[in-house]
Amino acid sequence: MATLSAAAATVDGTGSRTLHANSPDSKKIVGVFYKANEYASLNPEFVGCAEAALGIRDWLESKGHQYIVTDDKEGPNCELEKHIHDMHVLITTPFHPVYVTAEKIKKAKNLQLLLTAGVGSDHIDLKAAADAGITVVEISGSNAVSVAEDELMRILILVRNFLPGYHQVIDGDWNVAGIAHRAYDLEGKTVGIIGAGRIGKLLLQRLKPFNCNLLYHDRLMISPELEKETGAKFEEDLDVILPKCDVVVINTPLTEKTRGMFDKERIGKLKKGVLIVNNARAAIMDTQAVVDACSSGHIAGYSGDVWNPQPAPRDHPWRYIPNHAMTPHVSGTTINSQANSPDSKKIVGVFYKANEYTSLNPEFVGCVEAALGIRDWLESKGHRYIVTDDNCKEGPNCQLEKHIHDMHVLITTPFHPVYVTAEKKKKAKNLQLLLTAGVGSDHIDMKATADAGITVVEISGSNAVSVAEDELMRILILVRNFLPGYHQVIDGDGNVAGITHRAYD
Ligand SMILES: NC(=O)c1ccc[n+]([C@@H]2O[C@H](COP(=O)([O-])OP(=O)(O)OC[C@H]3O[C@@H](n4cnc5c(N)ncnc54)[C@H](O)[C@@H]3O)[C@@H](O)[C@H]2O)c1
Repeated sequence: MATLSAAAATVDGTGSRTLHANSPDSKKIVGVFYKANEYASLNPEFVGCAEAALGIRDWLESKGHQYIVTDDKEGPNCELEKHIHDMHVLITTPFHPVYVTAEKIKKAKNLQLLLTAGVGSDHIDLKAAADAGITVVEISGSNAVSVAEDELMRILILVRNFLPGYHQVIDGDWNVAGIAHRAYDLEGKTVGIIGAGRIGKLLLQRLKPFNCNLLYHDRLMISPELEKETGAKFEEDLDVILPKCDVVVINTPLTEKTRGMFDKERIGKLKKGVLIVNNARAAIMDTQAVVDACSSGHIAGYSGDVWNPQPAPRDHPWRYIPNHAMTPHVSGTTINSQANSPDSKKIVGVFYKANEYTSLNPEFVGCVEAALGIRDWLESKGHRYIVTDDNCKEGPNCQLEKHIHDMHVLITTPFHPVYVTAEKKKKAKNLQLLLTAGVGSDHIDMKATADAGITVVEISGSNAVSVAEDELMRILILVRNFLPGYHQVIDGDGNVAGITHRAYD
């Protein structure tokens, strides 16, 4: 589960996200994206820039929200600073990140939701956000394919020594030896993946046909099926895996554990002449240790798209290291990843049936008949939305069972829960997102879903007021001994002492 803070929820790449559906009032939403300038109009699908504003302006405004978009995020007079005091939602990306410090969070008195339109929320002070009760969301898996493909490309660029040949062409030169003296095949090389999550697993699958020796290190082992499919071998100890690798690819998040994980000492444990690909986060590396190891040749090539800080200043030392194949932060922002999986998803919702109560209140949306009130919206996005109350408690022929094998998203509630067991998860081969329309996801086998890389989301805080009010009512009912009096009324009795002998303030 990709939960990021105490109050966090995560959505997957379907675009199916609910922004406080229980708060009908208008929100001020600020989006901070890079400016595309002359590139903005070249492709209608290019929505990840300030000009196209993620393509959600019409939708947000139709819901009555105010949507302010800018690229201007630095300094005391920047555009972001003008809105920080009263914004409710901040949407930012790792490609042009707002560094959401504790100081910024303190100023943002109305902030409820920090949404990362991408993966990796290390630009946010998660502790400060959690302490302030702010939900932090990222779009897990939205760009995993984009990054895995990009990493495969970078491995080949380094191993085959592509860039010197390209520069020869640009410069009018021709010198095959200048390239070939350090160009290799990938076949037979040992490639170590550090962090085999969504991206790491896809990379292992993509590397399989190259006949490499594949190793991986993670806190968790991948499934035996995937180990068998890819031939990848697990190594528990980072310091044992590193000296074995000709190529190291880093795919862990930046956390307090991984910050500076590749310092001088650890880089010293790498094989001499190792090639490194890092699209994860730059601060996982010690910047100067990378410069030194590249300069000495201990690292023979370094490629990645992540920098510390971003945008990288003109004098960032990694711009000048030998044999680098660096780019700006682009791998996870292809047109495909910006659309967050444009392909249609099969979404199954399981809610209780309301029968004769359905039509009594148009705001009563939590039942099968009203289907959370999101059918039109989901279908307008091209998704298929199947809703049932038949949730498999009653055996193998239930409605849910008919869709379990190819559904992408399962929406359920704690009020009529689907018990998502390891067995169900195994059948649900396409499942990407388990959305609890409420709070409390204990009906889900978290370990099995985490192992399968399925995102689990709940709408934190959506019913906190409802539950707190209900609890207050129950306290009063008990303390004041309400129910015996009520029953006397129903039963035609009248006996004050029968109530008051145990009624208190
Ligand atoms: N360059 C880009 O455009 C881009 C795009 C997407 C993601 N990313 C980066 O890649 C990271 C990974 O993305 P993902 O979608 O694969 O995430 P993920 O959560 O699916 O996988 C991360 C994996 O790292 C492992 N891990 C965490 N801490 C570890 C530690 N201390 N030691 C060993 N393993 C550890 C986890 O167990 C998990 O398997 C993101 O956090 C983000 O920083 C970069």
